[in-house]
Amino acid sequence: MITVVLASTSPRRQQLLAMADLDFVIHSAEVDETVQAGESPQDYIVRMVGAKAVAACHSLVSQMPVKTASTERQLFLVITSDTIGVLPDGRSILVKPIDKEDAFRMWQQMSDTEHAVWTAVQLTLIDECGQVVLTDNLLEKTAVKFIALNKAAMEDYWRSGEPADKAGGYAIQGKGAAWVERINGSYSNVVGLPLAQTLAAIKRMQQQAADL
Ligand SMILES: Cc1cn([C@H]2C[C@H](O)[C@@H](COP(=O)(O)OP(=O)(O)OP(=O)(O)O)O2)c(=O)[nH]c1=O
Repeated sequence: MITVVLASTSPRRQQLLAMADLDFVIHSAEVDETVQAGESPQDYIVRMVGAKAVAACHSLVSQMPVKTASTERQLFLVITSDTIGVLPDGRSILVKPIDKEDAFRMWQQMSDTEHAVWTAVQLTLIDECGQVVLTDNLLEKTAVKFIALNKAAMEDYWRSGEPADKAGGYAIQGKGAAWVERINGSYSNVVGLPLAQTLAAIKRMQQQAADL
């Protein structure tokens, strides 16, 4: 038996996965999300989904009931994800704003230009002892073009409270949609989980696990 575990505190990821006809449980774990000096955006999010997976798997196994000889084999397919914005220089990473000044600084750089939203997803299949059986990684990019922003619009948006816990300080699924002129790529990837690609990867891993 395989239990799908979404290891995320993000309500957006939970809503996206809930839209698919899939049973899953939520079991998240916190990690240090500091970007290391000289780290590329892609290396950073791949490292993050790996760290989130290690933390979530460890916490999951530590809460498991003691296994008896008669217990059937249990597998857990743990999904971790990390989303960032990247400015046109390809190097500058946009995470969640730490305060209003930080959000305004990001938005000024995003105004009337195209940034990229990158999401990394890791699928980690573990057994009830925490042994890793299989892993798979996805890396998805969506280009997002913003309209020209003025100070009044930024003030209004900051006051709405929406930007605070979003990478790049906006939500395409919320009021932030008014700033998005167009996108090129997966919409759900911007919201935090490239849904079609993630569901395909889950199906692949379930088939591989059945063949083990
Ligand atoms: C760009 C963008 C980001 N976001 C959100 C998705 C993510 O929740 C958040 C990026 O932060 P993440 O660090 O990727 O995720 P998280 O801390 O919210 O959740 P967890 O680590 O527990 O999985 O930004 C939107 O909701 N809409 C958007 O348009």
